[in-house]
Amino acid sequence: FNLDELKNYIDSHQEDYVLTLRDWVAVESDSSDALKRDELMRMMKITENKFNDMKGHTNRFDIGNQELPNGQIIPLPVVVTASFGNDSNKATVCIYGHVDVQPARMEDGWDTEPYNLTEINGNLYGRGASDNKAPVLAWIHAVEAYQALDMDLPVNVKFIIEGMEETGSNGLDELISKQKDDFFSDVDYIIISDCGWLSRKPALTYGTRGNCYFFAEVEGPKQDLHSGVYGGSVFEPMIDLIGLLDTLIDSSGHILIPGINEAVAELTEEERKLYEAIEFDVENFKNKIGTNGLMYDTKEEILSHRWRYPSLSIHGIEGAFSASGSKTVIPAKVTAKFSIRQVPDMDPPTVEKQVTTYLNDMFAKRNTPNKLKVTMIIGAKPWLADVSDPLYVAGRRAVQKVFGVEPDLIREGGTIPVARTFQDVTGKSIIMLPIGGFDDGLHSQNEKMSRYNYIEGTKLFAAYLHEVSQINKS
Ligand SMILES: C[C@H](N)C(=O)N[C@@H](Cc1c[nH]cn1)C(=O)O
Ligand SMILES: [Zn+2]
Ligand SMILES: [Zn+2]
Repeated sequence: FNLDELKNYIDSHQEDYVLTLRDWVAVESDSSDALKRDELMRMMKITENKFNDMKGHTNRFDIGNQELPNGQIIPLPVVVTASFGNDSNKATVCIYGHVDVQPARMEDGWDTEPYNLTEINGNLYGRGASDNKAPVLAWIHAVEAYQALDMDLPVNVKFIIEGMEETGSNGLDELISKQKDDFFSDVDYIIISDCGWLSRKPALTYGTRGNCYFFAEVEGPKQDLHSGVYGGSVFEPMIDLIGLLDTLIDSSGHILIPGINEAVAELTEEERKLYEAIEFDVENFKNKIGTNGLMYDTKEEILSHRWRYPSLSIHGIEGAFSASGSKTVIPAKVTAKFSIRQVPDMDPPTVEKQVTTYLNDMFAKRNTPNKLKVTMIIGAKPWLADVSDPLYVAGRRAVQKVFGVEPDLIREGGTIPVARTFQDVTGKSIIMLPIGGFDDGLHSQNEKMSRYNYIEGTKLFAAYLHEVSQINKS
C-alpha cells in the first residue's frame, strides 16, 4: 500500500473530479418536487452508469411509488447498488450516500446559478455540491484511484446510493430489511459521509438527531374570503393556526409539548468531557450565521442543544398569502409545516401521539368551528455510535495520515434517516466520516464544497479503505 502514490494520483486528477461534480450538480435532482422527478431518475441513471464504467457489479432496485399529499402517485427513484471485489479474505465495507438535493432557485438569493457549479476563491458553489454529491464522488474517485494505479483494493467495497434522502428516505428502510441476507449478508462495516466538520479541523461523527416532520392543516370556509366583507364575523383558519403554533415552543426555545423534554437521555460525564475537547469558536459560529445573538453563551451549551437535545422548527405555511403586495384575503385553508429533531431516548410513534394529542387539546380550547388535521409525514430515528469502535480508531489513523491532526469527535444535528435502520437491521458498526466544511451552507443559499475538502477528502477516503483493512490485524 502506497498512500503517497494515491495522493499524487488524486492531486493530478483534480480537474477531472471537479468536472464530474459540475456534471452531477447540473442535474436538478430535487426529491421534494414532483415536477423534477424525471431529473432525479436521470441522476440515478448517471450514478449507475458511473459504476458500470468502473466495471462494478451494479444493481438497480425498484422501491415502488410515492403518494403525494394531494393524492397523486408518482414513482420513487430506483436505489442503485454497486460492488467492487468479493474476496472472502477481505473485509467488506458498504458506503451509503444520496444524490438527491434540496430545492434551489436563483430568486431564493443565490449569488450564482444553483445548478451551474461555479468556482470562486477555491469554493465550488452549487446545490448538492456538499450535500451529498461531492462526498459520493469522492468515494467513487478513491476507488477509481486504486483501480487506475493497479493497486489491489484493501477491502471489498459496496455502494448503496439513494435519491430520496432529503424527503426522509422513502422506501429505503424496507429495501434494507429485504436485502439483509442478500446485499448486506457479507457487509462488515457501513460508512456514511453525509455531514460536515464543525470547524476547520477534520472530524469523525458519532451521532445524528432524528426528525419528526408534521403537517397541521386548519380548514374553514369553503373558499378564500374578502377580509373587509367577512372579517370579524368568521373564525379565520390562519388565526387558529398561528395561535396553535404559538403553543408549541416558548421564546427561550423550550418545547411546550408534554413528554418531549422528559424523554431525553441524561447527559453523562463522559459525554460532557467529549464536548470540552472539541474545537469550536462560538463568536465565529455567530458571525458566520450573521445573527445578533444566540440562545446560549458557551460552547458546551450550544453544541449540546444542536446535537443532544430536541429542537422544534417552524418551516412554513402552505396556503398563506406570501407574495409581494397587500392582498386583503382570509385564506380558507392553511397548512403549517414544522418538525422536531429528536434525540435518544425519544421515539417517533410516541412523539406523533404527544404532538397530535397536544395540538387537538389546544385547538379544542379555541372553540372554533374550523377543522384541524395533524399528520406526521416523516418519523426518522436518531443514531448514536460507540466512539471506541475500531472503525473510529481507523478513522483517527486515516485523518492523521492525510491531515496530520487528531480529528474532533462530533455529532450532527441533522438527520440521516437510514443510519438507525442500518444499525438495527444489519447489526454492523457504522461510522460517519465527513468531508464537508463547517460553512458549506447545506440546504441554504450558496451551498458550496471547497476544492480543498473535496480533493483532500478523496485522499482521506483512499487512506481509510486501507485503515479498515488493518482492523483485527495488529
Ligand atoms: C444531514 C443530511 N445531509 C441531511 O441534510 N438530512 C436531512 C434529512 C431529512 C430529515 N427530515 C427530512 N429530511 C435533514 O437533516 O434535514
Ligand atoms: Zn445529505
Ligand atoms: Zn440534506
